[in-house]
Amino acid sequence: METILTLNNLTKHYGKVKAVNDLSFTIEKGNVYGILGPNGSGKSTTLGMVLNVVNATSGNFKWFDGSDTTHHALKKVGAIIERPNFYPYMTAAQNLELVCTIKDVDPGKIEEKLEVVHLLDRKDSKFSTFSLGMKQRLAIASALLNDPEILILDEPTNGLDPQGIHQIREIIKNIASGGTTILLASHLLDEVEKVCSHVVIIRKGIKLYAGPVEELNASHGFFELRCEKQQELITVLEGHPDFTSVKEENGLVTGFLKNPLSAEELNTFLFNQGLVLSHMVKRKESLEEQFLQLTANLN
Ligand SMILES: Nc1ncnc2c1ncn2[C@@H]1O[C@H](COP(=O)(O)OP(=O)(O)OP(=O)(O)O)[C@@H](O)[C@H]1O
Repeated sequence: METILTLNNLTKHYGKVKAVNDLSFTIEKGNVYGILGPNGSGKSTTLGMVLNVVNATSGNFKWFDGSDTTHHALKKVGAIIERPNFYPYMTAAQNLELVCTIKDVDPGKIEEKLEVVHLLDRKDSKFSTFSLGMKQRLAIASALLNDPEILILDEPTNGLDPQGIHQIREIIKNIASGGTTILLASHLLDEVEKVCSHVVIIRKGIKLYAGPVEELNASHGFFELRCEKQQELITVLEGHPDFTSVKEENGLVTGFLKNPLSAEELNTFLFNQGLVLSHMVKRKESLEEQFLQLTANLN
């Protein structure tokens, strides 16, 4: 696996605010990463640090194999971390020509990149006539002009209507399928689930989970149980090696699994302990429930 970016204990404090706290993770080539967290959790600050626009308080990061200076390595990175900023009276193509001049890249790429974001037929339209979604797509085309190894996007669908959101997500997936690594920040679980292969969940600047989206989804689920001998049931479950935690609410006992366990196995086990269930349901958390559970634990 080729490593694109490594963060080591990256930390940013703004006075007393710990915007990013000891954050470490690695980005491997070819994957689509989502940094997922509620508003104010430190996503933009993290992107700002690795893009050299925010100075880290401590910790460090390394682009690629670390042999290049950050300044030089960033030439292989495409990023949109602010609202797209183009000249309204110039056309899409003219705006991209200007970007090519500034970035010193070949203007011969313009049409190809406009095609990627489905704007080729609007290349001679003025930027001022573009919808918000088209402006965002033009920004993506602009970030792609240097054929970056990695594309970084901060909340790429913010403020767009459902159709605009869908278009952007499809474009991101297409770009990824061509081999470009992607790192996007989002507060939308649904977005990360739909677009990303890997996720780093942060809250208050602290990493809660990093790994494949599907592994987060592959929780072994939980049992909802009811029994006359409620307290005994809780004690037995707490001592059972396959459960990670047990809670009780309104007479219903919920046991969360850390290993696979079938309803039959559990029922037999409990029966042998003298516990006869009046209610038993096995459920699997949706990713959303897991996300809420993860982020709620730090309240
Ligand atoms: N320039 C700054 N000066 C002071 N505090 C800041 C600054 N930038 C960010 N913060 C604080 O750092 C914390 C993390 O902010 P950040 O913008 O990185 O979060 P975020 O996850 O990107 O949220 P959002 O999606 O709302 O932008 C917040 O508490 C924020 O108020």
